[in-house]
This record gives sequence, structure tokens and C-alpha cells, in this order.
Amino acid sequence: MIAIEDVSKRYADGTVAVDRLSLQIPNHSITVLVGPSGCGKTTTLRMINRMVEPSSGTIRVNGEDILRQPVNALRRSMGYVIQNAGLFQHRTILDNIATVPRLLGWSKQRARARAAELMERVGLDPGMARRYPYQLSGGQQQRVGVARALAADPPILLMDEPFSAVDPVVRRGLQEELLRIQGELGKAIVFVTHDMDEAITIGDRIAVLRTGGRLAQFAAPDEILSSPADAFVEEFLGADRGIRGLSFLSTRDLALDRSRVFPVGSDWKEIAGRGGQSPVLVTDADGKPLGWADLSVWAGDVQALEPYGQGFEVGRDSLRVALDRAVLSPTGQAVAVDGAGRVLGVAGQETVAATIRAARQRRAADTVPGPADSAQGPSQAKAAR
Ligand SMILES: Nc1ncnc2c1ncn2[C@@H]1O[C@H](COP(=O)(O)OP(=O)(O)OP(=O)(O)O)[C@@H](O)[C@H]1O
Repeated sequence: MIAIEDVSKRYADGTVAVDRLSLQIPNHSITVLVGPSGCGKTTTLRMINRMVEPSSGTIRVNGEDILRQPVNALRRSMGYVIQNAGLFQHRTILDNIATVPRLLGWSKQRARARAAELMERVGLDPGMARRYPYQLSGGQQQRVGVARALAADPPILLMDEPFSAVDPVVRRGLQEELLRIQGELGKAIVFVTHDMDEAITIGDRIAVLRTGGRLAQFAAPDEILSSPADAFVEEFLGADRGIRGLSFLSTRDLALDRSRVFPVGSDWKEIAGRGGQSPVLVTDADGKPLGWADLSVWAGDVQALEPYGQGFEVGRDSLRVALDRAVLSPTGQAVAVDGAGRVLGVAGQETVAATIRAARQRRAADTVPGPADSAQGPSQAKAAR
């Protein structure tokens, strides 16, 4: 647990970068600091590893005031990842990752073995071990940066806009990788970004800071989206916060219509005759979707089926995905599948909307429990999904 207690930072020129900030950052979870440029995110992060000294207030790690700890030992207990990775250009990838273990006195062989293990963990091809940073793409360099920060297995990871310099697709991959690694390792991660989408994707808790280094809101992503503390947070979230909030609602309770789903080779005349409603979803013999058919014109030719687009997986995908699939579907119906891709039923836009309303009403009636400093944090559960 990192406890930031009433911490302020005033730089020598009088700039107040952080103003009486208090945050409890639990173990086994990802806490994201987000806010507009200059709101004090980097200053806050750097106060945790004492690259910047607070002007007032206290920071404790597991109950101990960080100012009482030798600064080198403190920093080695905290991995640090920055934008553009900050790799040593004259060292190979393997030796970059082995840096901290070597500083800790590990033998070259042991440090390199550990570095090789970490390359695998962050999804880097072992063939890259002997390359130099300039021979890697930006996304690969960021992976090296994460591996280097993890090398001595620190309980805390500080990440300052680590994925900001890469394109959105690579960025998404890096975010997924971070969640996967967190699922395995369960660190206390403090992650700085100015991108609310990134904060929502990876954060268990989000601290929204406003200019002047003051805390505007500190809550779980779904709570921030559904109940922004004030007009500043609301504006920072952007116009589509309602849609983004659907990412936290499960498709498990969606009422699926099975009456429109038939396997290929069914007796179509008989189905049409007993009032089977078009369009119907035709599946293959394994129950996987093939496409939509209008029984008044379709003659049984699989090639002539209307493409169903993409389905959503019940339980794994959110209502945001289900709604998106329904909106994009040529029939207005989203196709629900299980983990093996077999059709469970279909759901129209109205059904999705009704489920959203019901989920919101349930949520409003519930009291949401606060985050516990538990053995498995929410980001680990997120990654396990
Ligand atoms: N060494 C310094 N001396 C004086 N002012 C500083 C110093 N470092 C940062 N600041 C100021 O403190 C404020 C907070 O800066 P900080 O870098 O923490 O913000 P940030 O939220 O991380 O910004 P960005 O998103 O642009 O990186 C800014 O006004 C900045 O100009």
C-alpha cells in the first residue's frame, strides 16, 4: 500500500504542482493518475520514488515513511517506466533488461538468464536479445522498458505515460500485455496518462487531477463514468461517457432470442409455415453462425446468406460490445456466442437497451463496495477475464 497523505509540491520558482493530495494506492492493483497537461501527474509519480521531494506531507509505503529509507534501496523496490522507454542505446536488449539485477550484484549469467525470462514474459522474441534499442520498433522498445522495470521483481511499478509514443493498435496491445502481466504478478502499479480511454481500460482506480495539482475525483472507472464528481471531470470524460460506461456492464443477463436460430438443413418451408419470423440466423452443423436469411425469399443457398458481421461472447464481452454489434448488424440483431463460437441466441437493439436500463437500476439500488487491499486485485481479475 502506498499512502500519499496531504502532500504538496511547490517548485523553487513558486509553481504549485501538487496541492494537498491524499491518495491510498492499494497493492495488487493499477491506480491511474489522469488529468490535463501540467496538472501534476509526473510530479506526483516522482515524489513516490523520491526523484522529487515533497514540500510538505508524507508518503508511506507499507506504513513506512519513504523519507526514512535509503533512496537507492527505495528506488530498487520500484520499477520505473517512462515514455520512449529511456533505454541505454549502447547496451543490447538483454543487458538493458539485466541492468538492475547487475546493480544488485547478481552474476552476469544469472542476470542475463533473468532478462531472457522477462523477454518472454513481455512478449519479445528471444532473437532480439543481442540487438540494440535502435534496431527495435517503438512498441518493442516499450516492452523492453517494462521488462527492465520488472527485472528485480519490485513490488511497485511506476509508469509515466509509457505507451503514449506508439500508435493506437500497438498501444492497445501493450495495454493488454500489461493487464496480462499484472494478472500474473499482482504489483502495485501507479500509471500516469492523459488519455481517459487508457485510464478506463487498465485502471482499477482512477485519480483525476485538475490543474494546480488538486484531486478532482478518486474512484473506480465505472463510478467515474456514471457519477462524475463535478463539471470538470464530466468535461474531461468527453461526450460519449454514457456509451463508454457500458464497458462495465455484463452481457450475462441479456435475454437471448433462440427462436430465430436454426441449423443449416432445417425444413425451411415448415418453419415459414408455422410463422417462423424472418430474418432467421442459420448456423452450421456445429452451431456456429453462417448468416441471416429472409425466409420469404431465401432458397436454402448458404452462399446467398446475408453476412452476420461479428458476434459477441456472452459473459466475456460487455454490453458496449453487444450494442455495437447490434447497431452494425444488417438485421439490427447481435449474434451471441459461447467461448467456442457456437450461437447461444440473438439480441436486438431494444433488448440490449432494456438490459442496460435494468443493470443501471440494479446498480443504483446497490451499494458498491470499496476496493479491498486483497490478495487478488481487480486488474488481475480484469486480466483473467
Ligand atoms: N522542475 C520544475 N520547476 C518548476 N516547475 C515545474 C518543474 N517541473 C514541473 N513543473 C511545473 O509543475 C506543474 C506540474 O508539472 P507535471 O510535469 O507534474 O505535470 P503533468 O501533469 O505530468 O504534465 P504533462 O501531462 O504535460 O506531462 C506544471 O505547471 C509544470 O510546469
